[in-house]
Amino acid sequence: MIGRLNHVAIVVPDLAAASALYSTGLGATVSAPVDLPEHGVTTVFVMLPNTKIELLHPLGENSPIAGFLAKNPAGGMHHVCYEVTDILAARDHLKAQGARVLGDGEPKIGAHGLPVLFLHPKDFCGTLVELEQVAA
Ligand SMILES: CC[C@@H](C(=O)O)C(=O)SCCNC(=O)CCNC(=O)[C@H](O)C(C)(C)COP(=O)(O)OP(=O)(O)OC[C@H]1O[C@@H](n2cnc3c(N)ncnc32)[C@H](O)[C@@H]1OP(=O)(O)O
Ligand SMILES: [Co+2]
Repeated sequence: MIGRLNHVAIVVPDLAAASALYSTGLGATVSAPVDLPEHGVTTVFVMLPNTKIELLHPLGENSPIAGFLAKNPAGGMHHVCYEVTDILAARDHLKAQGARVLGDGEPKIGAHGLPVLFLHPKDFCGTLVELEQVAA
């Protein structure tokens, strides 16, 4: 069911410093920051040959990553995102097996303009999982 690894997300306390670390330090191509108020985050994407790194910083008062940053003030790895070609079929399959889909269970439009869903970390080996629907 899951396809390629779309991105690995890292929550960071300072987006500018993290961007510089990846661009100047590691020599990667790094996007400009983009605010996504519907998700409560600001994102920067680091482009790698085989996947992406999503640098995340909380945005607004009810950010879903605020608690994570409070527990991990230096930042840390937050989620992995796998591609699926039918997100509703994937959701229903996972729910039928007892996995908890976060939020209201309906996909939101994610950072790439495509539908995304999140699965509870306690149901996936302690790792928060994002699914992103891509073209078949
Ligand atoms: C940019 C858009 C989009 C994209 O297109 O890429 C994004 O990536 S948006 C990214 C931000 N959005 C989300 O993360 C949405 C889904 N997340 C959530 O709903 C919450 O973050 C959460 C997963 C329910 C956690 O909520 P929180 O309030 O921080 O913690 P809890 O106390 O409820 O946590 C329960 C339990 O789970 C552990 N935990 C929390 N976060 C993680 C994590 N990222 N990885 C692994 N484990 C995590 C937490 O430590 C608690 O464990 P115990 O202490 O053992 O109970
Ligand atoms: Co993500």
